[in-house]
Amino acid sequence: MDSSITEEQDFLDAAMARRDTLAAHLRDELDHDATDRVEVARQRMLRRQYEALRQAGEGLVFGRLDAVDGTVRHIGRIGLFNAPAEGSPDASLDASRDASRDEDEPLLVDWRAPAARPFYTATAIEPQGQRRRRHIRTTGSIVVGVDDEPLVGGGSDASGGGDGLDGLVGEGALLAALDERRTGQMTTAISTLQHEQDAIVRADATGPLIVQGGPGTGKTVVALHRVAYLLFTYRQMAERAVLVLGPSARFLDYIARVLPALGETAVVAATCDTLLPGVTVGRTAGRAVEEIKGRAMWQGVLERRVAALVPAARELKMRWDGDFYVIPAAVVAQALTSAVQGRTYHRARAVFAEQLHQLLADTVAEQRESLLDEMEEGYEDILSRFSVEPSGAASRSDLDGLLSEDEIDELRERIAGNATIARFVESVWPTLEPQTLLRDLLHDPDLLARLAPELTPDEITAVVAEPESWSSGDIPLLDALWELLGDVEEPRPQGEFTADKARSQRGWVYGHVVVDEAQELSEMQWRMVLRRCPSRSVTAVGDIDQTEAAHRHTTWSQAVRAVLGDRWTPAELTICYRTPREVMELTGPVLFEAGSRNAPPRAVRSSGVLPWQLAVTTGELAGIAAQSVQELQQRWEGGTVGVIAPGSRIPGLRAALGDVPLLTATQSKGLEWDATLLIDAEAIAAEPRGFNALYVALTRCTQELGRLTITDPDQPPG
Ligand SMILES: Nc1ncnc2c1ncn2[C@@H]1O[C@H](COP(=O)(O)OP(=O)(O)OP(=O)(O)O)[C@@H](O)[C@H]1O
Repeated sequence: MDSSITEEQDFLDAAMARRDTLAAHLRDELDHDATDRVEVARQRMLRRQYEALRQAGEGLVFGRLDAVDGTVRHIGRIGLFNAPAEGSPDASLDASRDASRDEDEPLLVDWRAPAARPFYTATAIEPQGQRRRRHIRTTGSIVVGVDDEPLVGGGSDASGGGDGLDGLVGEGALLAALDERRTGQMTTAISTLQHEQDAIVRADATGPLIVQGGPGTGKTVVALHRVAYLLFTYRQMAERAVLVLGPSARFLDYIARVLPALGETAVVAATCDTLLPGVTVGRTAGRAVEEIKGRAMWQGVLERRVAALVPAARELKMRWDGDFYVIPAAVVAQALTSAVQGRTYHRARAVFAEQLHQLLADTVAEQRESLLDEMEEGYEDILSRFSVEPSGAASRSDLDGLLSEDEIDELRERIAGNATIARFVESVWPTLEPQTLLRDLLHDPDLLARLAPELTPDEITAVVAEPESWSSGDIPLLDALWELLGDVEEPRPQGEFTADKARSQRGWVYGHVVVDEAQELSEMQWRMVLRRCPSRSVTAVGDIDQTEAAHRHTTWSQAVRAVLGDRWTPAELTICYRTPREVMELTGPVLFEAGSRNAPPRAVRSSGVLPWQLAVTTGELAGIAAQSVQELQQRWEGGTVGVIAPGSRIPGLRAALGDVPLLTATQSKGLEWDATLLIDAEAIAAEPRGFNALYVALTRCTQELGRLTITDPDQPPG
């Protein structure tokens, strides 16, 4: 056996043994019941570490850096120390974060640690003090191969990529990974992340970062590895969790295993449609209405709507203990003004209610005082008629009718707890339900015309004509209303883990938000994203040329101007890892037709299989599609085949294709298969933004693309 394989096998055995010892130790610790909050917090941390160890079985060690000064560092999925510091198991993990400590060199450096960085970025031109990079290929606990790249002394494949692509890192390992059969689930790429990807993974997270990249350039890979990097580097982020927004439930399912495999659990995955607990999207609206509802101007419309619902100042007559008390309009006006100051509708209402309780208590006390004054005057009058001096014993205070401050406080509390008073406050300033409020607004043409002068009469008619159930475009409007109204009561997060709490609470503020396929977001959806991360620690990845959504943005500046202005940082990915060169060659004209003046990304590899095309009649389509899929499945045995077709043809194909994924171009966003069968590309291109959709459809395969064109497109689909 190759001596370097033997050497790495020995190392892997030692790392596995260390991992097992630590995992056993942590399991023992976790068996103890936590008795106080400190212990609960510690147990939570240990559980996280245990999970990370448990998940790190596959690919525990994948790389090695040999420095010019003779230092050898192994790079792995997690960091491990040689021995627990002072018997503390938790000091053994994450140790790689300060791997530069001389006295305690880690056994294994976590891929996210600064010490691991040259593994992703060192080149023969900039070796960063490294002599050699080694990729270690493993299957389970067995080392099956190593790929060495000398970084000094020439001969490196790190500086000269395959087929004219410069700057590839670990080309052999990369190409092997890219050529693997697809399973329908995305996997991690920690051992083969490329230089431009690594730069984005580790970029500063203090403001919005928008990553443009063509199909297959690893945007999703980068976004997910960035989450793992940020959670590792900024531990406090885990306390607030990270939100990952994807385009569809199918996509979230496709990426579901990546973050757990990287040991990260403080993550909530959602689509814009599922962000509001308890609200579901029940239908698909037309493009025109979706475009209207996505416009940033709705924020102002909703703000005006809510502001108009704050009651006007008027005199209030309240009944307490059988008597009526009057709060003058001017006093009510003052209370309203101070309540509203920068508060949400319901918060302002709560403050106003408190003020009203106090005002009533004070008025009751005052009236009582003036009653006593009157009684006292009457009493003095009687005494004077009898020529008797009022004695100290008969003074007003001795009548004991005045309320002390404590008694006024107690009275206020009784008023605050009184159901009749609560009903009175509700009649003056009602609590509101966002869903009812939005429905009423969207179905009232006069109100819309008044509050949304930006809309044309035709646009108002289109909005009003929509059914009552919610579509995607309604969710950000509801979210905005929810924010403006605020909660009636303080929400209580549900669940033990941060991610569960975050998921259950609409107003949860995340430590970071990642948006995939961000080009699809409307301006109102962007607002919904930023509401969840006011610090604007956001990473958005997308391809403006794949945009299919109803909005009309064709550049990132246009897409985010209304919500981010120019306060965002652009980044770019330029190399296509998924789609082979033979297929990418078809995409240039499609991209041009889509209105883009960008070139498609450069494919990193060729599959050696030319795309093919077959012309069929509508009558033949289902049968030939089924046969083609079967052939592709045989050719790419152990892998996956997907079929993309226009929506109108899907019902007719479903029965013939059985369990094979059969999707529209939009539904296929972000997904990939070894082979794709693309049906009726012309019909896809004929839809609004159809060439963008076709661009998506063409770029889903990692190996082979087959196309069925229809010779009699006027025939109704079978
Ligand atoms: N550095 C890498 N190492 C190994 N595989 C990679 C790497 N970068 C990307 N890939 C693979 O390339 C394919 C495309 O990656 P990904 O889905 O992240 O691209 P994308 O830019 O999001 O594509 P699209 O916009 O078309 O959905 C995936 O199979 C992914 O695993």
